[in-house]
Amino acid sequence: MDPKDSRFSTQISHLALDIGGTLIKVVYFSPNGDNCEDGSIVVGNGCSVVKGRLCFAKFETRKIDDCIEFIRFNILQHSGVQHPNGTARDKFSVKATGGGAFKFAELFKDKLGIVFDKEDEMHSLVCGVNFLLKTVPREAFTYLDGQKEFVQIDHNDLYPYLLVNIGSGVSMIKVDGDGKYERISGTSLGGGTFLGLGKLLTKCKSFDELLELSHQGNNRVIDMLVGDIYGGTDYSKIGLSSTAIASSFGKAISDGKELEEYQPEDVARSLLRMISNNIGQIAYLNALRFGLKRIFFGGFFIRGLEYTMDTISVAVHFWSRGEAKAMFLRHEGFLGALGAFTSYKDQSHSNDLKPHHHTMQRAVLKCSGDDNFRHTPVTGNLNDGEAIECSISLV
Ligand SMILES: Nc1ncnc2c1ncn2[C@@H]1O[C@H](COP(=O)(O)OP(=O)(O)O)[C@@H](O)[C@H]1O
Ligand SMILES: CC(C)(COP(=O)(O)O)[C@@H](O)C(=O)NCCC(=O)O
Repeated sequence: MDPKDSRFSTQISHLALDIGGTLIKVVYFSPNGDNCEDGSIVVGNGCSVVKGRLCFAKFETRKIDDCIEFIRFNILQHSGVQHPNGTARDKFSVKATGGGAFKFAELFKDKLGIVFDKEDEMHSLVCGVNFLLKTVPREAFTYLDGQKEFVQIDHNDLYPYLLVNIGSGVSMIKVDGDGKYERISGTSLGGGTFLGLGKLLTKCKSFDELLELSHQGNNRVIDMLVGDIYGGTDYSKIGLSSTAIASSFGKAISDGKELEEYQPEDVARSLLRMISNNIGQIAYLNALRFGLKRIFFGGFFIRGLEYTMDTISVAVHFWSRGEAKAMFLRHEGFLGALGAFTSYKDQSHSNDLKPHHHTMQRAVLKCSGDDNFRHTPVTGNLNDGEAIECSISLV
């Protein structure tokens, strides 16, 4: 994203960052200009409702300066926040989560004069998913055999579930309620592994390029199938069809070929399949440990990609014999940032807050109605620049 894209120049009052190993996710509330002067409507008892949009953006962590410029140019400038000794700076509290909330706290302080209000990463992920499932219609869906189906969320029968967040690494969290969760497992073979190995093996330069390659590839060129080992037949006694992958990248042993002799497309496809399959299987095993039937997958590794979702779904379906269900989330990559954002509401009524500094007060986030997606097509996943219509109650 161009940090100086003026489309985003608007008065921002709430901002949350999730600074991960690979990507920085930004969620901010942009009040509509058509309310009263400060964007808020007073509704009685000193409570005001501010209508606006939740906006999303992401940056590569290695290009953190772009993110800093984005915040400086599009957010601070338009929020009356000055650096370094500006009087309006305390109006602006920035929620931050992910490892980078610790790693880059000084950098943000030095360059922008803003201090992070840190939120725990796992806690934020759980808050983000619960917020989405309870508030945003058509958020969760299944994807199997090319069919996408939105899942109706029953608020009284939401827990327990397993959250699998596929970022650079993978965290698996058993969620039992609001704020009730336990990180039960994880694996270091995640999105970072896919991108890192992909870059080394295919010489591609970006995640999008790697995905594009994988679209065109055929994993069977490199993966050793059950049929390759069993002379073209199934191993039906243990339930393995001849087309099942017996060994990811296994053909490279017997092919006698150098890396350059494989098509990068096929390598990318095998890699994507290997990582997705492995995560699906580990997720299922952890769901089994705790008797969980519902597994929600998030994190930017998924990127709404059909092949990835299909592979994960098939793995969960296959291993659980149809008992467990893999579900995906439209705001997959923004779970932590959204969770940190919703933590504004956890702040207690502070008696010592100065009048009018409403951005520091208790904020209750509501998404308005059933048709609250302004730009997002219901079949697609979230892209930069798309927004959720919502309102914030400040009490
Ligand atoms: N534009 C992108 N650039 C780099 N990686 C991306 C991109 N889009 C998706 N990804 C994938 O998403 C992963 C990061 O997911 P994310 O949930 O943001 O995790 P983290 O918090 O660790 O950065 C990357 O490792 C990569 O596999
Ligand atoms: C350390 C992390 C929580 C950081 O989160 P991320 O930036 O990858 O989203 C994650 O990478 C992780 O859970 N890694 C797996 C470590 C393990 O359980 O083996």
